[in-house]
Amino acid sequence: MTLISVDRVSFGYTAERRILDDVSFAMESGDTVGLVGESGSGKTTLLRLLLGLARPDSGTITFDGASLDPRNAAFMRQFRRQAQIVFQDPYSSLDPRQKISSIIAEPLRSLRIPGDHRQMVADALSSVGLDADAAGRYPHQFSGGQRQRIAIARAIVAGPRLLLADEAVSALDLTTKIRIVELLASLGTRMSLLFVSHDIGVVAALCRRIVILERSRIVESGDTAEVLARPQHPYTQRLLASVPRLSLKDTRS
Ligand SMILES: Nc1ncnc2c1ncn2[C@@H]1O[C@H](COP(=O)(O)OP(=O)(O)OP(=O)(O)O)[C@@H](O)[C@H]1O
Repeated sequence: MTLISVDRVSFGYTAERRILDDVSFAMESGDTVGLVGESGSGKTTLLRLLLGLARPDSGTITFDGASLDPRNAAFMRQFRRQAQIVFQDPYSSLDPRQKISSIIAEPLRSLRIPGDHRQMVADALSSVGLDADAAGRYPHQFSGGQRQRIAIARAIVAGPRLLLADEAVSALDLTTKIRIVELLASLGTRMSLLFVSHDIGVVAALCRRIVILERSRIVESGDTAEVLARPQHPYTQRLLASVPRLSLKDTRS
């Protein structure tokens, strides 16, 4: 079943410059999709549109068959529960004044989700591999990798169907990066994952499908293994030639 459908979407922050130009792709339920492109190609902008934080100038985005319209408050309330995001920098994305329990429970409060929030936070912590006693501590007491686990716990606590990750492992050292990629891979069995990265190696390790964005346009997409084995577009070929691959199998041993 199609979860997200992006159909001929164009967008610019100003009238003079298009940041996304006639972009189309679809994501099935349960899919792991890597959106790859160089800095400035429009990846974060596309995520902003997918979250309903901005509206396309033309084209449509649908979620679960319904048009994603930021002006439709009732739809957006439902949608926010179903789609959550993890950002790049685990240092700036967590409020240093709040305990971890409060940080992780934030979506439960803001989306007014009923139930035992304490238990939901404990479940989310367990899902990301952190001890329950982390709930009573503050962000500065954790490493970068642990902070990213906390950010992921916050993103999954409300049980989203779609997890968006914007360069979510780029700021981490290699060993930590591999652990977080493994965590995302395990979560990818429970929810759909759209993983935005300039790092084709990480996408190769994590994502079943890949979408390549070059300067506002999608130039290639398909099964990750196939695209990487036989890249058709010169941009994909250049990207592949310049980036070392990260293999989970090689690095686990
Ligand atoms: N709020 C904004 N107003 C005007 N221009 C913007 C705004 N945000 C981004 N841009 C421009 O849009 C283009 C695409 O930016 P975007 O952040 O989507 O790229 P990206 O592929 O995510 O890059 P990176 O990998 O560096 O994060 C860039 O040229 C950027 O300068």
